[in-house]
Amino acid sequence: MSDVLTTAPTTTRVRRGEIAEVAAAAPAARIDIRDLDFFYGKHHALKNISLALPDRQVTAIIGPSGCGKSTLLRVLNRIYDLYPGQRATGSVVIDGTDVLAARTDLNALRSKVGMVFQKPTPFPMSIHDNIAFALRLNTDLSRAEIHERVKTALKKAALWNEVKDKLDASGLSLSGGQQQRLCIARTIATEPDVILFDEPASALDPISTGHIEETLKELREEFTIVIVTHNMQQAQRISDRTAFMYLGELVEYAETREVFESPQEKRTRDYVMGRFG
Ligand SMILES: Nc1ncnc2c1ncn2[C@@H]1O[C@H](COP(=O)(O)OP(=O)(O)OP(=O)(O)O)[C@@H](O)[C@H]1O
Repeated sequence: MSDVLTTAPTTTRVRRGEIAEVAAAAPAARIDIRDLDFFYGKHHALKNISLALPDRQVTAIIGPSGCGKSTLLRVLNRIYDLYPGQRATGSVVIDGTDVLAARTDLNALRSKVGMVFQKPTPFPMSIHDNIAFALRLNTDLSRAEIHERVKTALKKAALWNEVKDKLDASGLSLSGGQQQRLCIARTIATEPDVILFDEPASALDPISTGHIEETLKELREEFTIVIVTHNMQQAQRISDRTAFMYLGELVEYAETREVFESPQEKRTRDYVMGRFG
């Protein structure tokens, strides 16, 4: 299955109007979204989205404010389920399981599909415990195993060298960029397959943003990554594929270079050239 995932999606360009047909013909992907509609009460926020997200690649979701980027991300780990009046129809299949099915185990889903938010959200506890906390709660790992897991997660999040001598210091004592990498480490430590990033660098300075982007490039080797970003340069720097959304619809989805250099749809062209947004 992995060779299908790494080859086929790179040759599939999807434009509005062809979405269902192309998606139906496309081979299986790590995340297969079909005919997805989403409602906040009566507000129809996502309209008939079909999208196949490949394994171990970074997919960027771009589009003007309010087009539904964060909503799409929130469907993938069903976090919207926490809020009354929000509902999704269609299917979102990850490794053979339909995320939207009533019987889906939400705890298992959320440990498989991790999420990093726009603002860093460290807990008011030590750097070590920020990561160890969930492991103590949800696993039978020994103290030594937990410490190893903390260390590995901090290394993968490119934070280890900066914090290895102060693991007992408060997570809140770190800079904003370091706090965000701590949150990435916390997500990695639960060993998800997919990591969702909702504008993870928008609250950070350019140097911290650079660190986060480097981290994301490293993580692509191991995880399926979906990132919402307003920053077009960032989407081009870090993503393999880009989905452009507008008013709740998926307008265009292709390799990032194609979306930015030779978009097929006028709205995509206007957006990536900064004519609106
Ligand atoms: N809790 C909510 N209740 C009602 N409508 C909502 C809610 N959250 C979002 N919406 C609406 O759903 C649509 C999509 O919102 P969403 O936050 O997904 O857009 P976005 O593309 O991520 O925007 P931004 O780039 O500004 O973060 C918008 O019209 C928004 O007003």
